[in-house]
Amino acid sequence: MTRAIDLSLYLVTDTRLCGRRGVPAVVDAAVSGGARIVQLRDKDATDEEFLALLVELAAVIDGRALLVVDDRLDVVVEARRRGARVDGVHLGQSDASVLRARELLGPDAIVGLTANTAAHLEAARALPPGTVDYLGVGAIHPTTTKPDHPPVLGVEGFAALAAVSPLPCVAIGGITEDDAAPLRRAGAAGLAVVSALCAAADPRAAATRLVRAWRDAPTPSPIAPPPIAPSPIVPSPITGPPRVLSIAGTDPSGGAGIQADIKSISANGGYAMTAITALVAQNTRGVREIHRPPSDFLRAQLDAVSDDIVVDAVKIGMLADTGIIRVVRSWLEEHRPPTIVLDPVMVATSGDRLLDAEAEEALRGLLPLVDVVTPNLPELAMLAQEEVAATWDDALAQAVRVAGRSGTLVLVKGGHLDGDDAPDALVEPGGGISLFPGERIRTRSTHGTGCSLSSALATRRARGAAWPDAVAESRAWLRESIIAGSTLGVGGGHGPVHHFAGLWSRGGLETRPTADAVAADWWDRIARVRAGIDGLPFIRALADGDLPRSAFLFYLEQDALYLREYARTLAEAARTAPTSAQQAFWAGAARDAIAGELELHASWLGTAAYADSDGAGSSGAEAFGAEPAPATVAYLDHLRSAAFSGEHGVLIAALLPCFWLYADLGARLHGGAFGTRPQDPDHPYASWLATYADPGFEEANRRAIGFVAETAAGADPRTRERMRLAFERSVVYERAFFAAPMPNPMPAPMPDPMPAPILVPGVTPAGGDRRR
Ligand SMILES: Nc1ncnc2c1ncn2[C@@H]1O[C@H](COP(=O)(O)OP(=O)(O)OP(=O)(O)O)[C@@H](O)[C@H]1O
Ligand SMILES: Cc1ncc(CO)c(N)n1
Ligand SMILES: [Mg+2]
Repeated sequence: MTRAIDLSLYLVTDTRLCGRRGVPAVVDAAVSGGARIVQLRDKDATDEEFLALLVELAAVIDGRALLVVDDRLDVVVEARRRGARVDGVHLGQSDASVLRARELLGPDAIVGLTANTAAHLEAARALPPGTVDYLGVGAIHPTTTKPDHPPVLGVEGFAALAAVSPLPCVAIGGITEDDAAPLRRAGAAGLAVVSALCAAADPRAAATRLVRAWRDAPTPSPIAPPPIAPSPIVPSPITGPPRVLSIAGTDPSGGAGIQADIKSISANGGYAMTAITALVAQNTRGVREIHRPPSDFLRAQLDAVSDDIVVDAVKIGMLADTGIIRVVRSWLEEHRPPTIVLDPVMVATSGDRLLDAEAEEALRGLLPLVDVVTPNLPELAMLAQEEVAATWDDALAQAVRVAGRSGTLVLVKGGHLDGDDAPDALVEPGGGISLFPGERIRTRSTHGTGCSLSSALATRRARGAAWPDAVAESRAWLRESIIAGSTLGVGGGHGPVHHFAGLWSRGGLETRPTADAVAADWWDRIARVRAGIDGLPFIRALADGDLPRSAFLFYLEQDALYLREYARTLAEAARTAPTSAQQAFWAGAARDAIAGELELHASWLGTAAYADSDGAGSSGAEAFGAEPAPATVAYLDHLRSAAFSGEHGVLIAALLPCFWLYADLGARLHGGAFGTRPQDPDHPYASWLATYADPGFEEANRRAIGFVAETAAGADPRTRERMRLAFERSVVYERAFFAAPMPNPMPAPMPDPMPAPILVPGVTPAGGDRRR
């Protein structure tokens, strides 16, 4: 069994240096600032004085840090007998035997041992496993707090010992912030300090600086020799999950603001806490109202948290106004949490303002206080006091200026860019840039992405990751959450991301979307293609009634050719249908396609084109010898390959657009949505248009959508994805089919055989024609 003891910042008390403030006050402040383990050391106190001080310290620390005692094993036993929480003992080479300490205190206690030489290490190695938890190794520098300190090792001497140590080594002896990086690189499990905290004017701030220096330091290089014996404890930068505080506004619909932060922090391995700056009445469609409680009340919330709990990281979101920014600023200055991420929220995804224009200046003033700021492009422009960057390169240059001026890392977010990429970049004050490229995910589930990213980042960082790693980890998690967002079926606007997508799928908790959600999602995703169809010259002219007869006949010939094969694939869908009801439906549709539609075409093709030439108007589809056009061939090939896939779901998904797009278009054409009156008896194509507006066809469409959406909803995610792609590909072929009779002067490129999986952020569904 391994036990994680957080040795990162180890305070050893010195009663004289603490002075009149008293040891408990200094310990309290240092622990609030991030000290994780405290050793009470006082060589001069009597046992009674020592015991009283120990009991008081245990109460002051109250479980926020570990507490061990230098040397006096009996006092530990006595304090524990009196109910004080004392975690263990630290013994020197000449103190009571560590074996005896382990025996007296039990397997869960912490037993530390001083070891300053290779011989000490050898002796430690000879102990039974589990006797000692860590070694205190020094002196790093000469120090006055221990007059009889051992020879000075320096960082190099320490590194040499740590490399062969069987146990985690805490470095001690005159250590300051500047030693954090070299010692961490040298393999230290933590920094043990005396005067750097006990003699500090502000022990809390000093502790925060030490923690920050430790966390910012690179971890030892992987080529360092591995420990010779497996260590009984895992040194980790912190024990337990980081305690992450979000200071932000609310979103009752649960996808952004505080609510997103809680989910995001939890999903990324942190303990989430919140202080609310504003209550926002909003949902996935927009912001309705903002209520700002008095800023004193924000202060009260912040104090309630920090008076009781060590705050390992802070994420700051919506700040609403100058009064709120002022409160946050003074609280940050007093507490200096070791990790601070600022999401400079100005506007919601919906476009609504969340920050007073006058407060922008105050927000810029926070930059030097935080570690990272995470602007999107408009927010970056506000921070830079420049125009919004037009290109990604301009944005990077702007970020370099902001980072340079403020001394803060800038994570620029490319979520608002046009095009197929959604890159982010981490820009350092010195101008260094880490790029995080990423393909844009085609989805409308982007409500709260910024909130979620910044919370994840604060949490990942507080768990010990270097900043670029924390960004990469947060983005990987966010992308998975964005992709799964549409399965939640939340809201009709920009839906939330699925913060627990990974967790649920690993835990078998994944829920299936409802059939309605699938249908709504698929319909949304084809919005751009639908708008394209509406704008085609063929559709426009058809609506207006001035479609050249030749174009209409071309279309009907192709449609006749198409329908014959479409009927065959419908029959295949009937053959593979899982229920009799579905079998009957698809078989009926196959019959209708052949009988009903071809009859209509026969009459058109017969009376118009062929009646003039050979007078054989009634012979119908058999009579014409049209060749399939490329768009027809491509569409039919797709349907046949869907039929051959052997997956019923994929086949019916491919068949659906021919129902859905026609029913939608038919109803709108017939209803005059294109500004014409096709019911007008003079409209040349009135009877043809009426077919697709037929209530029977609308009912068939409804049932087809229902069967496909239910099949997709019940399928596993991969099958559902294949179904969606088959559906979308058919939609693209529908457009090509409608485009073929009247090619644009600029010929439209043939559709990609496999349209790239989606991606039209910000596309609004055409009109009010959403089906569900
Ligand atoms: N469609 C998308 N595909 C992939 N990643 C995206 C997409 N939209 C946003 N992101 C990512 O989400 C994160 C947030 O970026 P965005 O630019 O949307 O921030 P924001 O505007 O602050 O968000 P919010 O509207 O929630 O405040 C970034 O990592 C960005 O790359
Ligand atoms: C409270 C809040 N913060 C941030 C955002 C950004 O999306 C939002 N919509 N609401
Ligand atoms: Mg944002």
